[in-house]
Amino acid sequence: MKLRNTHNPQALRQALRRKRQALSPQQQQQASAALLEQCQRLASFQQASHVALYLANDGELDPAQVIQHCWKAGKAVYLPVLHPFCAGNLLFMRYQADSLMIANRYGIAEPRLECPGLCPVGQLDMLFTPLVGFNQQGNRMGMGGGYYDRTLAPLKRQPANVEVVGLAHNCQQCDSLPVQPWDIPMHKIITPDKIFHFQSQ
Ligand SMILES: Nc1nc2c(c(=O)[nH]1)N(C=O)[C@@H](CNc1ccc(C(=O)N[C@@H](CCC(=O)O)C(=O)O)cc1)CN2
Ligand SMILES: Nc1ncnc2c1ncn2[C@@H]1O[C@H](COP(=O)(O)OP(=O)(O)OP(=O)(O)O)[C@@H](O)[C@H]1O
Repeated sequence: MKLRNTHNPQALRQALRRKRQALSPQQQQQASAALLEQCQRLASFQQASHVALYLANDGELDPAQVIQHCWKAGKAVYLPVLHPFCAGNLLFMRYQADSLMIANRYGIAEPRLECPGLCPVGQLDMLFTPLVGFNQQGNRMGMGGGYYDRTLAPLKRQPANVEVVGLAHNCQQCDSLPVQPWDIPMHKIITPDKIFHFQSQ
């Protein structure tokens, strides 16, 4: 069922979050496996060597199997880390099986910050973002912190070769998403069932 007439962005965010939180562990597991299959169909993913992902939280589509695949394929995996000085921004820190992890203010595990493991956004080949909702035009609604929008804003002025891909459950598609001027549209959105292609990078 698609959500309609939810004009209040906070109410829409809550409704979309509840939908993904309601998925059973078995549905999450199936979605996670289907996500890996979809990613493997993309030439840009096969060719990528520096890939940013995330650790699933709040019912998000779980990229754990994609992370495992990347490690086996010798790709460097990065996770978002809340910027220690630049409020509202993210850094991308190398993530390995033995990385020392620390919970951030939202309780999401992050690799401990160390200069050598940092990768500037422009040097990533692919950046997969979590999202709460998306529309047919490639706009995303996130958790409401503006972290990805702020961090990706420089790409508007100074385009880089990073492909920005939103990951979502099928039930997170929403026609009536409010689009803000600062929103950064996705190049692609991948759900367990489908890859949406919006723009090449
Ligand atoms: N898995 C994952 N990692 C991520 C993000 C994300 O959306 N998902 N982020 C994407 O930006 C950044 C963190 N942003 C977040 C923003 C809000 C909440 C959150 O749970 N908010 C609570 C209020 C918590 C509080 O203020 O104490 C809520 O809205 O219920 C979580 C992450 C970086 N890492
Ligand atoms: N490029 C930017 N510069 C300054 N402020 C920004 C920028 N992008 C977003 N913001 C601010 O961040 C706040 C949250 O934005 P929004 O609701 O679009 O976040 P979101 O995309 O849902 O969250 P996230 O990106 O963390 O998943 C807004 O109040 C907005 O003013």
